[in-house]
Amino acid sequence: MVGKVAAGFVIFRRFSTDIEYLLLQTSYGIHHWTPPKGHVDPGESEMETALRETVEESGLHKEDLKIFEDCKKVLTYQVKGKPKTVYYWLAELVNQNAQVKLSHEHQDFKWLGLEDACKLAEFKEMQETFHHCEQYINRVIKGNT
Ligand SMILES: Nc1ncnc2c1ncn2[C@@H]1O[C@H](COP(=O)(O)OP(=O)(O)OP(=O)(O)OP(=O)(O)OC[C@H]2O[C@@H](n3cnc4c(N)ncnc43)[C@H](O)[C@@H]2O)[C@@H](O)[C@H]1O
Repeated sequence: MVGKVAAGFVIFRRFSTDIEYLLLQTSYGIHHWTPPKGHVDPGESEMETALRETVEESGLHKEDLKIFEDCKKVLTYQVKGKPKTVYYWLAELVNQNAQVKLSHEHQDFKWLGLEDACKLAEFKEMQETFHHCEQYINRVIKGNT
């Protein structure tokens, strides 16, 4: 893999019949919004990174989530002229009592429906990822419940 690699989770919660996605706003740079994710450390698998970064950035633990490993998206984009690859898996917040706790890397968070999440996420590949997840939720998860 060339360039930087990062990994994280597109986390959603069910709010009545609605689906809401978690977005975090960075406290640095252009203050952009993304799901929890971060750089893969040496020797780590992408899944290990996704779990570690999610704990660090959102305070949500593996036990709070149900991970859908077969709903995975790989994003590629350029950062300062260098390629970056980001792996996202879909995960549902299943512990209704879990609270989001931000680290110093983020200054705000929001739970948003698909349309508003896409507006805040702003980047085309991230928007496509939310749509991919929404389709999976409607087809596979809601289809089974
Ligand atoms: N400008 C800055 N000033 C100070 N400290 C900084 C900094 N940037 C990073 N850091 C430091 O780096 C650490 C981050 O480490 P990690 O937490 O490990 O890594 P990351 O989530 O991948 O961080 P980053 O914000 O850099 O990545 P993203 O791809 O979203 O974003 C990277 C760029 O790609 C753009 N981008 C994000 N998603 C995109 C997409 N889907 N398509 C195209 N561009 C996208 C973003 O706008 C952004 O410009 C922080 O602790 C912070 O201290």
